[in-house]
Amino acid sequence: MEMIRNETVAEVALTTLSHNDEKPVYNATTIPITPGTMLSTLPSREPVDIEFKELAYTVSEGFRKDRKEILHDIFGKFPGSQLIAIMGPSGAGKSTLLDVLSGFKTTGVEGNVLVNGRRRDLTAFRRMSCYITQDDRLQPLLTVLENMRIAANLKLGENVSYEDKETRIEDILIGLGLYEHDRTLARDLSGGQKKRLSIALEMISNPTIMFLDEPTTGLDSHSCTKVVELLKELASQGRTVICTIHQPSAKLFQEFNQVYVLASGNCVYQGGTNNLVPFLDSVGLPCREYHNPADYIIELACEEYGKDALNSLIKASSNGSNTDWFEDPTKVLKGETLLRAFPKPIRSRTQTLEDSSFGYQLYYLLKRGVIKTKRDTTLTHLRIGVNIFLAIMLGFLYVDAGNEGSRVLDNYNLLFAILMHHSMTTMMLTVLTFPTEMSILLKEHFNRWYSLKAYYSSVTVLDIPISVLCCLIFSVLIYLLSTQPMEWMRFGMFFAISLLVVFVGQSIGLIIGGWCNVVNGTFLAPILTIPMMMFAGFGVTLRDLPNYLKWGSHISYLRYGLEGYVGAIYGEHRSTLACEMAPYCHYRYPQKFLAEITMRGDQFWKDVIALSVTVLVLRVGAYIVLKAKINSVK
Ligand SMILES: Nc1ncnc2c1ncn2[C@@H]1O[C@H](COP(=O)(O)OP(=O)(O)OP(=O)(O)O)[C@@H](O)[C@H]1O
Repeated sequence: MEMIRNETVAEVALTTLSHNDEKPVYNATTIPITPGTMLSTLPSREPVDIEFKELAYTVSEGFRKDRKEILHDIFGKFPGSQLIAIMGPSGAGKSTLLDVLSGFKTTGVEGNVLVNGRRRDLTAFRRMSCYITQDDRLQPLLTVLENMRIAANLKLGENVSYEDKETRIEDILIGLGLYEHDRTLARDLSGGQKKRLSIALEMISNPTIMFLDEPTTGLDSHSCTKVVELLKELASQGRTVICTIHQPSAKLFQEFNQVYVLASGNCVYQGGTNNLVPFLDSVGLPCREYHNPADYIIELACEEYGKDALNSLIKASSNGSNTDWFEDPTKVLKGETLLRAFPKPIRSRTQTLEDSSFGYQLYYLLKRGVIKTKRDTTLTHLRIGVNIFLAIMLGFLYVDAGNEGSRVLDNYNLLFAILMHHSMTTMMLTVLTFPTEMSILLKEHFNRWYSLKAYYSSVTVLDIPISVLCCLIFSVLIYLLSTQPMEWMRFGMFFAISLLVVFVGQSIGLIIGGWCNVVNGTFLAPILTIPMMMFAGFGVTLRDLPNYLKWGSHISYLRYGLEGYVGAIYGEHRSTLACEMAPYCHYRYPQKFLAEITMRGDQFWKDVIALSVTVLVLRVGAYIVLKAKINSVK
């Protein structure tokens, strides 16, 4: 491996970084750095020992249904500096155990998780650990280096200098074999490279404990070996690396120090990988020569050799409390020894999980957002293109409709079509794209990159320029092509209503996209718009709405939008319309038309206020939904 730094640089970086590393409450000590060591700028960690006792996890299977127990009072011990595999057949509870141990899931958990012999303090634990999900939730439109820089700024905060961040990034990229690909967009990386980038992003904060959900899934055997070798190296530097894994090959299996095998939420083996065969011999279930022991234990866990064989494994491992089969059982520290060996961690002064301030987080989230917006062909380029295309199409269809007395009804239809376009285009775009963002948000927020407040503020701010631009292009084109009244004031009113409706549509999209998946969201968004259309006063006038449905018109943002448009085009004492295309113009006098559709035409400010309040309420609602979503996965 190419090493381009010398000891001095590494030590300088170390001094500054160890200052930042005061935050994790478990003391991080440093070891001498020798040039040539992988990730030499990362201060080494004191190994952390994780133990769990009588760990049970239950979920509710829905309204009025019983609770289902997924983990059944299991025990286990994961010593520091070890690469540990959690194995088991599909549905055995591997991911669940990983989620519970990492603190990703906290509801429905019973039992104790101990860190160096002490009960786990979840806030402190999250500061020293990271969780790498099975699907690589990366920012696809950012290059490897951009991804790393944003992560470094968000995770290390303002107290670490630019030079130190760059040194750390370079060191990690070299160590993980990504240095040559630093200018490649994350979406163009191979599966193995994406996995390494996911690991690299979390390595920036130098976690002591790493949880990885199936890091080898979807990779070829060469990439699998590379990733596992990398994890082993990270473990050998003092980290506790715990990952779930499906059936590893015999060669890959040997790379792990320790293995924890689950079967239907029970532990069937815990110990060194080399001790698995002797363990199976001791239970009277010997593994045949040339048979991969990793395959054999999974077969046993799947009950391929009968229920009795499985029960005897659970009994022999005492559901995980038997530590006799560890690589060196004499080195397994008991609770009291651990308590004495590791002094009580210093309590952190702050309760926030993130290492950078709100302003700093917002700045870098905006920076990332700007890069994404510039490169995004759907959210930006396509959105602008659709607005131009639709404006031209509608403009030619309704040419002269704004000025001509005989086409007042056509123009009214056009105004409603514009309203639906502004509302639905932004809403559907958000519904379709936000679920992907949501999965990245869940990962990054859990790994302490930023607070939800900073994220939400960035989403809100970032959408304003592009919404204004699209709305302005559309409004100018349609206004001119359909020959609406050439008065700045009327155009300003028309544009203001359009923009507010765009913001309403986007806010509804955020609520639906934040809570639902793409399929449910695509179904729900148009369905929820139908009542709004019913109450808009378009098909049935507001006067003709039955009394028991009148309330609907007060909550319909489309009603305020339509009323605002009609006010802008036909209200404010508009003069008599031209009548050149027909011998008789029924609506030559705008007042007559307003009376017929039961709109006064002087309600513009009321409509603006109603739409602004709607945007505000929906924005607060979207924030609450995102917060609830984050809490619901716990
Ligand atoms: N919210 C839930 N409601 C009901 N059952 C659940 C829920 N979450 C998990 N389960 C069940 O818990 C069991 C363990 O799930 P888990 O995802 O942990 O398995 P796994 O061993 O990781 O499987 P795989 O290797 O296929 O990913 C499965 O039977 C699953 O159906």
